Amino acid sequence: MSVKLAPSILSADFSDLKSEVKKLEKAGADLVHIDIMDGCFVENITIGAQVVKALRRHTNLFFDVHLMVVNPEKHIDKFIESGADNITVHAETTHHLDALLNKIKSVGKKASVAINPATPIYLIENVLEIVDMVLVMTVNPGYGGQKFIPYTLKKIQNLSEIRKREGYNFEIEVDGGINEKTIVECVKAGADVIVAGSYVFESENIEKAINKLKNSVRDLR
Ligand SMILES: O=C(CO)[C@@H](O)[C@H](O)COP(=O)(O)O
Ligand SMILES: [Fe+2]
Repeated sequence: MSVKLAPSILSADFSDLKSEVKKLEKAGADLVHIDIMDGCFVENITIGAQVVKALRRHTNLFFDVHLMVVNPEKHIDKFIESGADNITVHAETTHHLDALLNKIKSVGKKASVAINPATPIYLIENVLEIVDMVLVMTVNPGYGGQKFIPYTLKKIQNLSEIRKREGYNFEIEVDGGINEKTIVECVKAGADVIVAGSYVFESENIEKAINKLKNSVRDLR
């Protein structure tokens, strides 16, 4: 299976998200990555479920919603109703990871777990058999345009080995500091879904940027 590219709208023009999402659809994005930040788990504040719901009316693109909020159980119903296709919750934000993931799955959505760079894999070991995706943060969450943290590659490799050994089906997603060099290292380590924000939206041409990233890993799969 080829690598999937998920541009993050964190680096898009927030005054015109509708057009930005439509541009991504035309440019061949596989998913659109939507960062939800609460100013508490991370410093930044972005958008809520209402904006996701409003965007849903304008595209059929797969909505990959990355929740960076404390107590995600308080907000989960709203995000389920928003039209998200996948909902990712951070292991660091809830005491009830299993219950939350199962709730998301029970309504037919994809359910995924994210871990910060310094969070060890063993913390999510028990949910690996139920998740659709594991999001390995390759920067500290909160902002776009940060530098890739190299030690996270080892975590991607370890997850990939566990997946093979145990016969699990989850995809491995990476998020933060992706460019045409770091994408190669991540895919070689085992990543399947690549989030890229500033690389895509700060380029002169979104379509060319997406193709450049995809082409740089084409022969690796
Ligand atoms: O979740 C986050 C940041 O917390 C990301 O999804 C960013 O949007 C990635 O941005 P770049 O590092 O690709 O610019
Ligand atoms: Fe993200």
